[in-house]
Amino acid sequence: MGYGPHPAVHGLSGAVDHGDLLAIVGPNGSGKSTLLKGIVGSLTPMAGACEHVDGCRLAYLPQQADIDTTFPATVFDLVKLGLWPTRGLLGRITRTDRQAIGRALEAVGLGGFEKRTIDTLSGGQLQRALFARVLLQDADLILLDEPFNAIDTKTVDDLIGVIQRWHSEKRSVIAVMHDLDLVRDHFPNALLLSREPIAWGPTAEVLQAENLLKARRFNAAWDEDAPWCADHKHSHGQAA
Ligand SMILES: Nc1ncnc2c1ncn2[C@@H]1O[C@H](COP(=O)(O)OP(=O)(O)OP(=O)(O)O)[C@@H](O)[C@H]1O
Repeated sequence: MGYGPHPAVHGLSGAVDHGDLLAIVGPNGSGKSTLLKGIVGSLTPMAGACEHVDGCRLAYLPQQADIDTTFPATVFDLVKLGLWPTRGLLGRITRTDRQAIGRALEAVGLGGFEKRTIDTLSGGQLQRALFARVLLQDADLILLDEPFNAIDTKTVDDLIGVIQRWHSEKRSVIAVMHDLDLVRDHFPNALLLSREPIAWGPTAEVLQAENLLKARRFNAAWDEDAPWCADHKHSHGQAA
């Protein structure tokens, strides 16, 4: 996957198991967001393919920088968007829907915030509201891009709780993460990326010092004009 003629992620082959809780880690610019966009389908692979099992419902939380908070919407409007896969954008909101939105906001600690406009929220409150939207989506596969960027410890703890709930419900969760301690503590599996996969598997094995060093070296040595890599160096599980 890449942009224009430049590959940003290549040589990656593997499958994410149903119910997996997977962290994608790697240096800045190593292709983590690009990979998520490829899985979501907003970026078409330049070669190869990314496939989901039939009927897989997907929810995607992009980096906060991708969200326009100047849009004049309330927290209720923002969270309500989580219903669009089932209701459509113009669908009428029922009383049950309102209750579901209220419950989702309670679950992320934002009970009573329905009427607040999103431009008045702090970064952590906005992230909580976005998690509430994902809760409503009732997705099988949840993709989170740096969900804890610039978020305080209390909010991180609460939102990790939401992720654990999804995991216990056997939903698959893939999150781009920078805090390796959080990954070690809460994610059973990790994929270490540096434009190509360095390691993919149980977190303790993937995050060994040797792999982390390799990822840093790989990324630093990257040449923007390098050609595509012909061989697939790493494969994980069965190709999906
Ligand atoms: N829209 C784009 N057009 C051109 N190049 C892009 C675009 N988006 C990303 N890139 C390039 O693709 C490479 C991978 O970027 P990506 O955002 O996937 O990295 P990342 O691992 O998520 O980084 P970070 O940790 O900094 O968020 C980088 O070299 C980046 O400059």
